[in-house]
Formats: sequence, structure tokens, C-alpha cells
Amino acid sequence: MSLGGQFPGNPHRTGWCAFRHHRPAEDTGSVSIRVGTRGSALATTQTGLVARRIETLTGRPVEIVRVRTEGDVRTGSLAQMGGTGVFVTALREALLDGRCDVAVHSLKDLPTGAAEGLTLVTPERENPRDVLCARNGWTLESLPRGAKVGTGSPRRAAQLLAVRPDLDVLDIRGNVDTRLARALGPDADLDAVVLAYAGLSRLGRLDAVSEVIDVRVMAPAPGQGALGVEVRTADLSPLSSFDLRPDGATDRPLDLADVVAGLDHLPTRLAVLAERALLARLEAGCAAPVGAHAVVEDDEIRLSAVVARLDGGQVLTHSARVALPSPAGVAGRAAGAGGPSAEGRDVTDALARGLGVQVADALLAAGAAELAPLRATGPGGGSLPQAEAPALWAPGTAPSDDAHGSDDEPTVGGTDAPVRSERR
Ligand SMILES: NCc1[nH]cc(CCC(=O)O)c1CC(=O)O
Repeated sequence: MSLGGQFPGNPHRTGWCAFRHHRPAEDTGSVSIRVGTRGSALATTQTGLVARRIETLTGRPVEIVRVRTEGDVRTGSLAQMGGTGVFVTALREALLDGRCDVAVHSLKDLPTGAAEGLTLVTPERENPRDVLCARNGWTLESLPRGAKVGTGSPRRAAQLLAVRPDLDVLDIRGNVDTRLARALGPDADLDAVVLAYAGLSRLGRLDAVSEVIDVRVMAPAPGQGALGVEVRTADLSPLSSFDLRPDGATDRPLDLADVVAGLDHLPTRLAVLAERALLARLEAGCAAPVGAHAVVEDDEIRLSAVVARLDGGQVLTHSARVALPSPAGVAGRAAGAGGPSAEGRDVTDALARGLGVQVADALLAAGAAELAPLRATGPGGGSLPQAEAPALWAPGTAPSDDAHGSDDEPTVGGTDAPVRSERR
């Protein structure tokens, strides 16, 4: 139970008078839910999707609030400001200040650290794969030698070069349409660009795709294809002091517990928890070529991850899986047969996170931190004593060229498969 005045960073919601605006009760009979968004086409489209879901779930009107961010204002210095982090921060501030009630992010742009006072929920994920959008319908295999391929992502660049060292990979920036135009527009100066399937799908631009790239060739960014929807944790408690008006009547305008329960997709949550736990353990920033792909299938979580050298000359991969408790459970519940208990949820969340940490530690033990710019230096997040410094290859593994990130068939619940490494 919360007491008035106990909302850190939320000076506008410290008493009953902080209630949602002064929206006249007569206009709809219920207070609208304000969903905050950035201004880009992708952001507004994604927010629109979530807003419609919320409308259906609650029967309340939903308002889209465009949050102007420092990144939108100071376009010139965006690069120095650290990429997309500024957009996330601005949306979170709007949420904590009470300017909106829900914030919608692309999960892959969301830092792995928890935001105090906010609860994150992940709706069902779209296809997490990367796609090639090339002139002439070219694929990764058929692109001519030395073709110019644009991407701003070190992860995509490294994995492209790992399979096609001859390609001329160029750093490009801008929104999805700008990037597509570099390869497919009338003034195209590139042969292809790599983008996320999910973004193109949401924008109705799948026509631009010439190849959906196999995750074993290009492991997606952790969280790619998923949305991260944030709400104030205070709005989830069934009853708070905000319910009590001075006259003693209760008037709770905003209870988002049903929204969160309705948006939460268990297999997505477990997959992205594993992927993001891996990223956090590696302490990989957005400049690190780290890919991860988890799926929940047959009552287990399977995670495959890649750490690559920036030039793609060497790639470490590792896969592991963990069995989920109660076989019938996860998939069935996801279909809407009622959510698992809070304790069951804590257990499965912990299994997912543990899987991410295990795979990260296996990669670190195999030398991931020497290969790529990671802040982590060894398993456990600390530096390893010199004597235990890992060799680049785990014993028994030889460089092979059969498949990137192919499933190493670890035992169920175990992660004892060797890390696979390839050198070119
Ligand atoms: N970094 C920009 C960004 N953030 C999310 C998406 C696509 C949607 C998604 O991955 O969920 C994109 C564009 C892209 O990478 O092609």
C-alpha cells in the first residue's frame, strides 16, 4: 500500500488533487488512459497498436500523447548523446511526471537496468529476425562481390562480414524510411540495407524485404521484435491512498493491473528475459556485436547467443536450454487459461534470467571479452584471475564452418555444450 507523497520523482502525484487532470466526468463517464510516444513513424505505429489493445482491454478511451524528447530537439548532437537512450529517458520522465500513463518502447532500445517506480510488460513478440532489403531481390548469397550494404549496427555488420567478408558494409543512420531509400529509393546509393522484420511489418513495408535472414546466420538484437510497455508501478496496486479523496469517497481513476495482465505474453516475457539477462551479464553496450535469440517451445526455454569480433573475423556462439516446471503450463496459460501464480511466475522468470547468465558466462569463459568491446571481463561479471583467463576456444571445439549459432544440443536443463567458435 502506498502513502501519498511517497512517489519518488513524481511530484505531481502526491495527493488526491494530483488526480488525472480535470477531465469532465460527463464526456465519457470514464477517464482516458494517456499513452506516450515518440514522434517517429515506427514509434507512433507501435504505440497505436498498444493503444488499441488497451482500449479493448479496458473499454476506456485512450489518448496518444506525443512526448518531445531531447533527441528530437537536439538532432545535431544525437550521436554524442548516446543514441536511443535519450528517447527512452524522456518517455520515462513523462511517465513519472504524470504526463502520460503508459509508455511504449521498442524493447531492444530499452537499457537492461530496471527503472525505479516503473513496471515493464512485454506483449506478444513479432518476428525477431533481421531482413535484407536489397536491389534486384538479391539475397545474402546472391549479392554481387563487394556490394555496398548499409547498417548502423555493429552486431549486423559483424555478422554480415562473417558470412560475406567481401561486402562493403557502410554505417548508415536515420529512420526506417530513410534507410530503405538508401537501397531502394530513386537516389539509392547502396545495394542493400539490413533492418528488423518487426519494424517493417508494423509499418506495412514487408514488400521491401528480399530475404528474411536465418537466426543462425544473423542472431537478432536481444529483445528485437518485442515491445516494452511501461506503467507506473503505483497504478497497479488494487487500492492506494490515491483512492481516498478528502471527502472519504473512493475514486480510483487509474488501475492498470488489468492492462498489464492483458498485455503480458508469457513466452515472450521468458524469451526476452533470457536475452536481456545475457546482455546485462556481458555488460554489452549498443556498440558491442552481441546477438541473442530465445524461444519457448516444448516447455523449455532455448537461448542461442553470438559474440562477434567487430570485423566478423571471429564469432563465438553458444546455445543452452532450460526446462520449465509444470509441462502443460506455460503455453496453455499463455493462450489465456489464467495466469500462473505470482510464485510460479517468479520461478519461471528466474529460470529465464539464469539461462541468460549461464550462456553469457560460457561466452565470457571462451574469451568473448577479448573478442568484442564488452565491459564484463569474465564469468560473474568481475575480472578473472590471470591463471584462469579463458582460452579463446573451449577444449574440444575446433573452428568449423557448418553453421553459425547452430544448436549445440546441450542436455536438457544443462549448459555444458562447448562454445562454438569460428575464425575466418
Ligand atoms: N534501433 C531502431 C529500431 N528499434 C526497433 C526497431 C525495429 C522494431 C523492433 O526491433 O522491435 C528499429 C529499426 C530496425 O532496427 O530496423
